[in-house]
Amino acid sequence: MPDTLPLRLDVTNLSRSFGGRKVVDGVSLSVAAGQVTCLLGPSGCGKSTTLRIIAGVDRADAGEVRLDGQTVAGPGVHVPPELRSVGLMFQDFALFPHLTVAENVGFGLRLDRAEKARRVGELLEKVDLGGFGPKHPHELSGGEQQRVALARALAPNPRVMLMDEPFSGLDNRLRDGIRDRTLDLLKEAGTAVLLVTHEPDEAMRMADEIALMRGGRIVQKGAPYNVYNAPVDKAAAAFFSDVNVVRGISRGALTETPFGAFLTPGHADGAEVEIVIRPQHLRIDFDRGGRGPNPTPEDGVPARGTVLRSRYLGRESLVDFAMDFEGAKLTASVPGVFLPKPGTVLWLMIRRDRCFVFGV
Ligand SMILES: Nc1ncnc2c1ncn2[C@@H]1O[C@H](COP(=O)(O)OP(=O)(O)OP(=O)(O)O)[C@@H](O)[C@H]1O
Repeated sequence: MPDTLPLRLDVTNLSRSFGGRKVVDGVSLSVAAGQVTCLLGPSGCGKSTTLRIIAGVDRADAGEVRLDGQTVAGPGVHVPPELRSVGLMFQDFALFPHLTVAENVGFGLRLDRAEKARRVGELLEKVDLGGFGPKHPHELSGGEQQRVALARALAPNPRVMLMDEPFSGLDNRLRDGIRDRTLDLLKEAGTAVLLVTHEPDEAMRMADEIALMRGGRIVQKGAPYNVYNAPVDKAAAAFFSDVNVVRGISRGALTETPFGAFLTPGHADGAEVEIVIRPQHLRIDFDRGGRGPNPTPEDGVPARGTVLRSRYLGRESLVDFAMDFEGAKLTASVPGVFLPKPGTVLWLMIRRDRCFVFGV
């Protein structure tokens, strides 16, 4: 994150327990102006509770929340939610049904009539709903309602926007377009955004920084590229895609496997390690009459497998293999259409530069 951008949201060491169970456990994060941080993790890991504490609708047992440098929650401090001037957007964004679109967007604005009408008109144009002002929410599609909610959240020009699964009520076809439009508008306004999601694709698409959460803690923070390509552990790798695992024993910083030797520095002699590889980084080659391929050193040693099942998923094909060694099962994905018949014998190689090694 560039140092020059002012920090809008700064959270240190937040903790919260319910019934003796810590659901938020020492969470720290910060978001600068114009940046999007995605709090990503499985259901129940404490994302929403973190967001609710920052919004001020719940209180932490410990820790501090600062907005634009001002402490709004901390020891002896609790600024009520309505005075925190943060924008909020939740999955059930609940527009007021009896108010028009324009009245919904202008609801919280303390401006004179003409100024309010101008601001509402400008926001509706921005979310591509110019002319929708007199309509009522029930006359709008889900996607249009979502954009009204976005305009309403943006109306007071909040410096920080907190969003909890704001796109999950939309059907897939609409979702990508609305996500991109929302991102453009928030960036344009220089808003600092903390977005909660359980969908890795959404986080990869929206985030400048991903904070991966598990069991109440942030286990990894970084740019999407780094979190995807340098996961801290097997569970972090597996949160983003299916993974294949090959086990071995590290000896002299090397682990021998049916795919050849892997460098495993930092693992004790005799320690069990897991070599973790995403399906798209397994290389498939043909049998060539039983002779197998002739791989580069980066590809390691080829291992033979028999196709169990092939599936076409649109953008890619998934091929499941039963390997000749130890009855292991591995899955490879290939771009486009590749559907070898069950029983076909092929060779697999593991790209050395794309695998992750973890202690067991
Ligand atoms: N008010 C509450 N009282 C008791 N337990 C709660 C309360 N709020 C949340 N919890 C529990 O805390 C844990 C974390 O909940 P939270 O809603 O923060 O998770 P989440 O990561 O946002 O999950 P989801 O994506 O399913 O909303 C859950 O086990 C939940 O049941």
